[in-house]
Amino acid sequence: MSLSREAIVEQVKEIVGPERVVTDENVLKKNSVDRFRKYADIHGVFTLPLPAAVVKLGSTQQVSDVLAFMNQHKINGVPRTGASATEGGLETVVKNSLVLDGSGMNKIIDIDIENMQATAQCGVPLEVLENALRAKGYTTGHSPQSKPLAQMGGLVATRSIGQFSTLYGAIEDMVVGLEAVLPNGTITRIKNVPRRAAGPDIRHIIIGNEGALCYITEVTVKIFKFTPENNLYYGYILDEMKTGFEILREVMVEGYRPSIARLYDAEDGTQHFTHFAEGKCVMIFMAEGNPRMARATGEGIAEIVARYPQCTRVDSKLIENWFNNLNWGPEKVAAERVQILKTGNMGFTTEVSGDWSCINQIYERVIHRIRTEFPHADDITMLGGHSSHSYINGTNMYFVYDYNVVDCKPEEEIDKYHNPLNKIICEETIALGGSMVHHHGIGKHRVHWAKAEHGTAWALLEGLKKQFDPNGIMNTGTIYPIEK
Ligand SMILES: Cc1cc2nc3c(=O)[nH]c(=O)nc-3n(C[C@H](O)[C@H](O)[C@H](O)COP(=O)(O)OP(=O)(O)OC[C@H]3O[C@@H](n4cnc5c(N)ncnc54)[C@H](O)[C@@H]3O)c2cc1C
Repeated sequence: MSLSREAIVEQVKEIVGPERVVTDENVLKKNSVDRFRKYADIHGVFTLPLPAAVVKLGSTQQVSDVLAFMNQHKINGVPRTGASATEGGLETVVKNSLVLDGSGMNKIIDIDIENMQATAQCGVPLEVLENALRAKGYTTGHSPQSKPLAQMGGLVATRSIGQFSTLYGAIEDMVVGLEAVLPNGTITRIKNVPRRAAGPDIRHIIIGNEGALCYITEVTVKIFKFTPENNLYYGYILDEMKTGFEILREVMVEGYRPSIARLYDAEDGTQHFTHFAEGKCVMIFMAEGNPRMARATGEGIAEIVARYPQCTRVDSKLIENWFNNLNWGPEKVAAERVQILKTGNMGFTTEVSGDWSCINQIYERVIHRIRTEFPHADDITMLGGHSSHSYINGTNMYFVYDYNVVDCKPEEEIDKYHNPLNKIICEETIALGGSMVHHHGIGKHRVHWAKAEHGTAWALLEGLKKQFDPNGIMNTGTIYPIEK
């Protein structure tokens, strides 16, 4: 028989100590959602089952003890660190869930300069690790816009990517080794080695699991030299996304590795670069690192763009200034809440990827379908997007949309606006051969297309869930759809 809510709380208090178990209703409400439901949250409306408690975890052993207890009694758990999730991964959709908060596990364990790697517990905010490294002249190379909010466990769990990815790679290229706890309480450690061929790369079972397979407790990432004095900035305006995609492709195919390579369409470009975009698309690059390589990268890019007379260069200073104000900390989140309450105007994003032969079509078809098919298109105040992470074989597209919330209750907003917009983007991207999710994770709202996304490879993902979480206690409804 399943345990009552009261019994769950009492028993978890015995395991970790009462001071680590929070049952305050306001805290539970906040812990039942993430930024996917930010509109309802801002209006104080919480419609999902509230968790039984938030458990403030203090050590790997506590994670193990709590998970073993939950597994024995089939209690659902939602892992959480920085709480900057945007896709519903933190939503507590199962009654009497426990939120497993690892933000208190926040020690930097080691900065190992000789082997160019740093080890941190899951609750270390990326910005804290980054600042500790910069003080010694090094960097993680990882710089998502949420750097001040996101923590190491969540960053690995979501397969996050930073703004300098074209040079340093995404989190999966940075993780050397990990420690994690399996749902039955087993502590597992993947050792730190530069490379090995000892079977499949088991790091990838953990990286990107979104709390649906295991709990990440410790992470070792690569580090790099930090040389901001060598940064070179390039900015251009141009008429068409198609030309921009061609240039991005050429830069990648020629082997250049700028840290930033971005292409904004006219709508998105105008909102970011009002002072010079002139209603056109905007393309920006940053070259960094060793001065010789930075210079060669910058010169190579400038030479490629010069082959396209439709591109006009803008002052580099404009790009540098914009870039230095890009990250989101708690103050921007708070300002956004005030703004949404005041205006009723919401902003959301959906990020996808595709190879070079389909990405422009994905972009055009999505925009066209939203404009012509979405029944509330008149409420949209901005619709556009940008490519911000390029690879030799393709790039991503980050759709951005703002809308006025009209004639609906706060809890109806996602079904009236966000979900139908997501649907068009996911359907169209998958139909054209791309991936419906480039870096935010599947969460609980893109889960409807998870099987279509993976096709016959779904059997592999399904096998992992059966093997590691046979009782289905880990973040139910995330990555894996709830079977009716
Ligand atoms: C303003 C803003 C900008 C953003 N910019 C970027 C960006 O540039 N690039 C990018 O990739 N993302 C970005 N994001 C999304 C978000 O910051 C990332 O997904 C980030 O990796 C989440 O980290 P977190 O610590 O906040 O995790 P959380 O929000 O706490 O959790 C995220 C997911 O991971 C799971 N999880 C958390 N901790 C663990 C753990 N220890 N073990 C197992 N599972 C766990 C959770 O269950 C959840 O499913 C942005 C978000 C915001 C709000």
